[in-house]
Amino acid sequence: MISKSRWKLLAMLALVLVVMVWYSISREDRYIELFYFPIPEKKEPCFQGEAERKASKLFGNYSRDQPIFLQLKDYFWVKTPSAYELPYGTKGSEDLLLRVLAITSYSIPESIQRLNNAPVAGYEGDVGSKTTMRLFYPESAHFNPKVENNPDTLLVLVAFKAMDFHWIETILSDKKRVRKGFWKQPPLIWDVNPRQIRILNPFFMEIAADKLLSLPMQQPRKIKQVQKPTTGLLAITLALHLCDLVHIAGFGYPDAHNRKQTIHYYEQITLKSMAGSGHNVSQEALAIKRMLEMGAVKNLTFF
Ligand SMILES: CC(=O)N[C@H]1[C@H]([C@H](O)[C@H](O)CO)O[C@](OP(=O)(O)OC[C@H]2O[C@@H](n3ccc(N)nc3=O)[C@H](O)[C@@H]2O)(C(=O)O)C[C@@H]1O
Ligand SMILES: CO[C@@H]1[C@H](O)[C@@H](O)[C@H](O[C@H]2[C@H](O)[C@@H](NC(C)=O)[C@H](OCc3ccccc3)O[C@@H]2CO)O[C@@H]1CO
Repeated sequence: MISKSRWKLLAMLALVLVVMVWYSISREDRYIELFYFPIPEKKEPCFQGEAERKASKLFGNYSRDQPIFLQLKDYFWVKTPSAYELPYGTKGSEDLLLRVLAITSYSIPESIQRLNNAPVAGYEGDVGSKTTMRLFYPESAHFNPKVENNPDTLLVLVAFKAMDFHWIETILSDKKRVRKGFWKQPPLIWDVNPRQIRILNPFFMEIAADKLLSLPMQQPRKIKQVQKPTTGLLAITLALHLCDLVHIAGFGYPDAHNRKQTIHYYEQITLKSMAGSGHNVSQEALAIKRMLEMGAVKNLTFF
């Protein structure tokens, strides 16, 4: 038999528990503190120009005056000759580009974050909750640009071929869509505000390929698959150019011999799916290791 006072105590405890649960659910941040181990926030000093100094060691003698996004004035008023074709330059794509720049913007945001169609919702603990910039190419564009982005997220087109400029032009000017010329069908209807669109300066692709991976800038036309940096390596290159402190998360591929391990946190595809992608995963891993060792970037996850 449980005595009356014990019942009272149990009832009190149950009440306290109910109030705690109610309070913590009503305040999501408290909920995290009460039911999970809070991750201690490490305050790191951010020295102005720190990443810049490290980047110049990595990139050698390179100009920081380059605009992040392509701008109309450089193609309209003056002709800006480029030594390379896409994805390392704009040679041969100037007319298409001019039309795209006439309908997009080029102002610069304060900071940068994620890329391609990687989801944010549900992974905020690892990837943060605000997407300042999302690097993408037509084939990686989410069919609904509102998903995984904020209303003010900049959607930064990384052009790999002239058709990529053509695609964005047809979308923004509602011209006749072209289906051919893509390795995967990009969206044909894309409900996006042209003010959100930017065109990345191919200079960053050139730096990533040339300085970080030592890839040839001009590859024979008949070659089946052109070697190129991943969007992630490109994003790191851009971040080193833009930011004082660069943290990376989610980089590092599974063991090349482990055919079953998935490569993304959000889907089940494995390394096999990357065959023919034109990326050199082990070369990129070495480049990132070098950046980590010299303290140019800091890793938030396992590499
Ligand atoms: C199957 C395939 O072609 N996958 C490519 C995908 C795919 O085209 C898009 O996701 C489509 O939406 O795109 C890429 O890359 P992806 O979008 O997978 O990844 C972005 C960056 O994260 C790095 N990464 C990814 C997974 C992992 N386990 N470790 C990593 O280090 C990648 O190296 C990359 O730097 C791309 O654009 O670069 C490169 C991938 O090769
Ligand atoms: C940063 O690169 C992006 C992605 O990570 C790559 O996987 C992808 O590679 C594709 C490559 O760009 C395509 N090449 C051309 C010239 O379009 C290649 O095309 C082969 C092909 C052709 C026709 C029909 C199907 C496939 O396909 C690669 C993917 O398998 O490039 C991305 C940037 O576009």
